[in-house]
Amino acid sequence: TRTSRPQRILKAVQRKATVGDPQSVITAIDHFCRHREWAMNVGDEKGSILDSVVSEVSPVTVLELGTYCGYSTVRIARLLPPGACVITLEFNPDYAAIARQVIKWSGLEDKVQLVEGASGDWIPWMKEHFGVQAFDLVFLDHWKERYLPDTKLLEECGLIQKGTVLLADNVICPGTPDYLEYVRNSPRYNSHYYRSHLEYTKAEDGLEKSVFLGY
Ligand SMILES: O=C(NC/C=C/[C@H]1O[C@@H](n2cnc(C(F)(F)F)c2)[C@H](O)[C@@H]1O)c1cc([N+](=O)[O-])cc(O)c1O
Ligand SMILES: [Mg+2]
Repeated sequence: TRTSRPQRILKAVQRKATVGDPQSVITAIDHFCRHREWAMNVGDEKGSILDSVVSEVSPVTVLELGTYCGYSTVRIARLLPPGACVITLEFNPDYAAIARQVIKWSGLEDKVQLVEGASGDWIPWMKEHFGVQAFDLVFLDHWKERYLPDTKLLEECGLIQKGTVLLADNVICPGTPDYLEYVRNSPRYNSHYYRSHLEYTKAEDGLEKSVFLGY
C-alpha cells in the first residue's frame, strides 16, 4: 500500500535536512508541507510564536500533548538549555515511530522523552514515573475535545502550579470552544490570544497562552 503522510514527511527530512541540525529539520518539514502536502504541524508562523513563548518561559520541564511527527517537539527541544526536557505524549504508535526518527535526525533525543499512550492513562502517573513536580510549560496540540478534560486532569494531579504556562494550538481552527471559555473565564488563569494563521494557509487560527495564577 501507499506510504503514509508521516512516512512521506520523514522521507523529506532524510532527503533535505542535515543530521544534528534541528533548524534544517524544521525547514524541510515546512517546505514539504507548504509545497507538496499539507500536514497538521504547528508550522512556521505559529511556530515562531511558540518559539517566543518557550524562550520567555525558559522551562525546565515541558509537557507536549500530541507529538504527531515531532515537528513542534523539535521546535521546543532546540530552545531548551542543558538539563531541561520535553515529555511528549503520542497515542498513535505509527506516528510515534516516525516522530522518534525525526527527533533523532535533529540530534535532540537527549532532551526529549516520547511516551506512547493516552493522556488519561499517563497524566496521573507523571509525578511518580518521571519525577516531575509540576510542568513549567504545557503545549496542547492533540485532539481538540481533549484540551479541557486534560487541563482539568493536570490541575487535579497537581501538575499545573502557580506560574505554569499553557499554550494551546488551534483555538480558532479547528477550534476548542469549551477550553477557550474555561481559561478565559476562570479567575485562576491569565489568558492571551496570539492571532495567526492555520499552518501553511491563509485561514485564521491562533495560540492561546494561559498562565496559572494559583489557587
Ligand atoms: O486535529 C488536529 N490535531 C489533532 C492531533 C492529534 C494528534 O495527537 C495525538 N494524541 C492524541 N492523544 C494524545 C495524548 F497526548 F493525549 F496522549 C496524543 C494523536 O494521535 C495525533 O497524533 C489538528 C487539525 C488541524 N486542521 O486544520 O484540521 C490543524 C491542527 O494544527 C491540528 O492540530
Ligand atoms: Mg495543531
